[in-house]
Amino acid sequence: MGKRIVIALGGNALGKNLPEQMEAVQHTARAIVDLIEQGNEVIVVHGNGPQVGMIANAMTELTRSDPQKYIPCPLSVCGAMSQGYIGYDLQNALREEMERRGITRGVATVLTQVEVDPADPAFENPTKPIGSFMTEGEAEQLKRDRGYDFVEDSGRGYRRVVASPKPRRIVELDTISSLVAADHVVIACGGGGIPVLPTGNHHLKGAAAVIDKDFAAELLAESLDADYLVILTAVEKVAVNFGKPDQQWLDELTPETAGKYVDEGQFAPGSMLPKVQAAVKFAESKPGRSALITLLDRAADGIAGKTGTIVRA
Ligand SMILES: Nc1ncnc2c1ncn2[C@@H]1O[C@H](COP(=O)(O)OP(=O)(O)O)[C@@H](O)[C@H]1O
Ligand SMILES: NC(=O)OP(=O)(O)O
Repeated sequence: MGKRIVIALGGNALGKNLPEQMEAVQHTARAIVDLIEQGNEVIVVHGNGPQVGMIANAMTELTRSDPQKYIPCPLSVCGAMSQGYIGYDLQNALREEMERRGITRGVATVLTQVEVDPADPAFENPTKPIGSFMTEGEAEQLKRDRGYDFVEDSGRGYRRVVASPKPRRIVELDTISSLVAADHVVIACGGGGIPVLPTGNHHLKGAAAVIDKDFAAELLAESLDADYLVILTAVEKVAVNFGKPDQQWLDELTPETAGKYVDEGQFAPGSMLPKVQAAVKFAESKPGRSALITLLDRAADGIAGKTGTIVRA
């Protein structure tokens, strides 16, 4: 029987520029439509780390080129722009792939806002890597020039880090729910959602942050009563001692073993840690729910229990 699956798609799997993204989404669409063809209901949440960093950088360069003419663009608006252009490519790739296979389903991107807590301690401690990977020297230069914070990202280079508060409420949840109930393929909470703060008078104020899409996908999966949370990234399995000679790939994780590894610092903050934490939260949220962390190409095999790291209580 088909399952309701929320897929969290890594921003790093979407390519580093527009042509790369165009190609990547075609590949992504084939893997997602395979799951739809097998009778599953699929809701897609995508990342935006590289993309929102690129947009923020471009907007900052514009302002620096002529501060009288171009006023600074808030990070929340950069997030909204990233949802728009990634959704545009993904939506088209999914529509084309479904049409090719004779599947008559609507596909829609919902521009999604996600409420965060203004008192979230994450605002004081930036952990979310965005933008491109740099050398240590380039990062130091930008830190001096612009005051950005940087972190070394899982052995891949240095990246700017921004605040990443936890998602509390998906503002457009009813709209997403209605589209899913009407059998449409929905792309929502892109980039973790546009972070917004309640103001108490109906207005939602954009926050200078990037929400982790794994946590947003988890919240969406719980809210839509999904069976499965599938986190697709650049590794086939979660590892302990990642990148070390005694690295060991894990087929399965329980909340208890995951907790032990988290305490040992096995999972990098801003990359593997949120995935494991989101997977555990979903697996613990209701009996029968499980989460999978694997490579995009292995999604169908992972759901069939053949690969990936499965997280279940
Ligand atoms: N313990 C670990 N096991 C597997 N991968 C890890 C681990 N710790 C860090 N990583 C890194 O985390 C990356 C996934 O995070 P990231 O690239 O930020 O995700 P996303 O796909 O959401 O963009 C992997 O490609 C790997 O380089
Ligand atoms: N917003 C977000 O989590 O993006 P990545 O998946 O690119 O890290």
